[in-house]
Amino acid sequence: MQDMEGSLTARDRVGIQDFVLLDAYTSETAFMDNLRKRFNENLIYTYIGTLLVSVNPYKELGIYTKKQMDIYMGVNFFELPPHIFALADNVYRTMISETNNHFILISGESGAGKTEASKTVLQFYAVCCPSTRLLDNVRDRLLLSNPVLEAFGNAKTLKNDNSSRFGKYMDIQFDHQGAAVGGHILSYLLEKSRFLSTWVTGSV
Ligand SMILES: Nc1ncnc2c1ncn2[C@@H]1O[C@H](COP(=O)(O)OP(=O)(O)OP(=O)(O)O)[C@@H](O)[C@H]1O
Repeated sequence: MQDMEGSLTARDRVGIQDFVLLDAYTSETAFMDNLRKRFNENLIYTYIGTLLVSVNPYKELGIYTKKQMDIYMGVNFFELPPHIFALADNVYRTMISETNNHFILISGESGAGKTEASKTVLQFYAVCCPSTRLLDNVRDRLLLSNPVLEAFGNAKTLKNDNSSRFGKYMDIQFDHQGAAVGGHILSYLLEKSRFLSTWVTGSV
């Protein structure tokens, strides 16, 4: 009985980890309430089925370590608490077993954490995919191109100190063993006007 009460209290405190299980699943208030409860406990990720909702914590939570990657690697999607590593791992394993293309779409308002999320996914693949000297070269190029792109295409705005002023399409090519053998990063919709005014005024 005590255990039951204890777990009910915990659930009440940290909310539920999948919005699909919310009793009032059509209520925006209930949705926001659940999100707020979790955020207050530093739980920034919540699922809606296989969709991942993320809230920017604007602080280091220590949840992107190698140890965390190991925990999520190869584990079924719903077995562990919601995490971007679970999503990255699930996409990777599905791609290998189905031998077809998969994509991760990241969307949200400015400052939501899209760029950081994309870098976290890249870092996960950098650690989890098979590695050889040649493959490490590809991995390093993908990871290290980000600071260069950000140097030319990012600017400080009212919403985000490091706001991408362009859209980014990243593709990673894997071989049949799941090794990352190549990739492209295409930038588009570069907001040249804002970029230039940043140079002049220092912010947009
Ligand atoms: N998961 C996270 N943990 C801690 N801090 C984060 C996280 N995600 C984002 N941030 C912080 O929020 C800032 C803004 O995030 P980011 O640049 O990824 O937003 P964005 O959605 O790409 O914005 P924009 O559309 O303006 O480019 C980052 O510079 C970082 O300081």
